[in-house]
Amino acid sequence: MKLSANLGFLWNDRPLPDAIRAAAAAGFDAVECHWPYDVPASEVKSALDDTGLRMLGLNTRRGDLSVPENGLSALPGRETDARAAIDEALSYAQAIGAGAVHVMAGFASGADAHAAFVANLAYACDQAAPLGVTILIEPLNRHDAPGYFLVTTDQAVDIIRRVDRPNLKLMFDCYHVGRTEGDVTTRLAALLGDIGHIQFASVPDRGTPDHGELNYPTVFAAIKALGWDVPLGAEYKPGGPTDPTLGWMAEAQKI
Ligand SMILES: O=C(O)[C@@H](O)C(=O)CO
Ligand SMILES: [Mg+2]
Repeated sequence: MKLSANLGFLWNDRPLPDAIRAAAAAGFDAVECHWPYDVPASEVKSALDDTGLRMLGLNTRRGDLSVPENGLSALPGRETDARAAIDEALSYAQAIGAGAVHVMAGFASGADAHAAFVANLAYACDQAAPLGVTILIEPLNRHDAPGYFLVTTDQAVDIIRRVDRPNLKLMFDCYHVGRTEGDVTTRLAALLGDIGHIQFASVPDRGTPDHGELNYPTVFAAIKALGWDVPLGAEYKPGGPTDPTLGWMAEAQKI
């Protein structure tokens, strides 16, 4: 399998351009990140150009972390802020050639939140389409993000149907699905047409993929058998320096 280093967690002890270079040196095929906004896009672009890696995706800003907020797009009454965050993410994505923006929903519930999320996602998709950018939504597990609006893949697919835009896709994070829903390989196969990106980490501790409840060599082989060839996002917490945690890569790359 091809692999993408999620620099929100891997090498997050160094500036993003240095993390991109570290990912290239370690043999990753691509990178992805969470919130790159403190780093000028030109510096990220230089590192991507130097290494030949593509930034697959980035997230919209979460909002006010002191509240805390975890995204704005499902917050009724916050449409102006949500759309500013979407515009900012799309502009940054365009500047660095990133292919996707994960629009974060936020802590919310109920019909008004659903309506706000659908409307803001339609806006995001319509702004992103001329740029060739995919919009992603990602269910987060209720243990790590209690109160987050988007929890299950069924909920995500329902929203994707309602928004009804070809560039809206599901970010299938095997870690979150493993913690909330289980049945990971069956769900991957069933949802394949709606999936825009796949991420992984051990369940339940979000560490390296060579331990835990999910057998990742089996999961990766199942993903390969589905014909998926986009780099898979390694989004695990290394718990210290990243390089010593990469022992799982060689086997994954052989699949
Ligand atoms: O799984 C995650 O936490 C990330 O993919 C993300 O984008 C939200 O923080
Ligand atoms: Mg994820």
